[in-house]
Amino acid sequence: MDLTALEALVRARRDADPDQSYVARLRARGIRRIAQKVGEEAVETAIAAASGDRDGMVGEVADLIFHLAVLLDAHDLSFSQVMDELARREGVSGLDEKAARRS
Ligand SMILES: N=c1c2ncn([C@@H]3O[C@H](COP(=O)(O)OP(=O)(O)OP(=O)(O)O)[C@@H](O)[C@H]3O)c2ncn1[C@@H]1O[C@H](COP(=O)(O)O)[C@@H](O)[C@H]1O
Repeated sequence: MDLTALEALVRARRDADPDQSYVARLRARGIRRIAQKVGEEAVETAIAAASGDRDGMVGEVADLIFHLAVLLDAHDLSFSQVMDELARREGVSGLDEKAARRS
């Protein structure tokens, strides 16, 4: 599974019956609920990382990426836009970028 396939999967399920589909149910509950789930999965990822739970991290990061896909889809955004933003940043040190923000 790559990010493009994940996006297609989410798009295919978003208008399904909420009784039959987690994606459709989450979508029906609205942006705030989707955003809350992203926050929860991010915290669960951080907890797994902080406790050195490498296997747990794989599952939590999967949950996080899945919920990010639902969140992006709900805003008509795509992972390719995120990747374009990362490409734009390529070659600029994070430390230099941070310093430029201060000046
Ligand atoms: N990759 C996923 C995926 N990852 C996580 N989840 C669901 O995300 C939910 C949230 O996980 P939590 O640990 O927070 O569980 P929870 O406390 O029961 O959740 P809430 O009650 O708080 O919503 C669980 O129900 C997981 O099953 C996923 N649900 C679906 N997919 C993919 O989406 C496809 C379509 O799914 P449906 O829309 O359900 O058909 C599936 O075939 C999968 O490929």
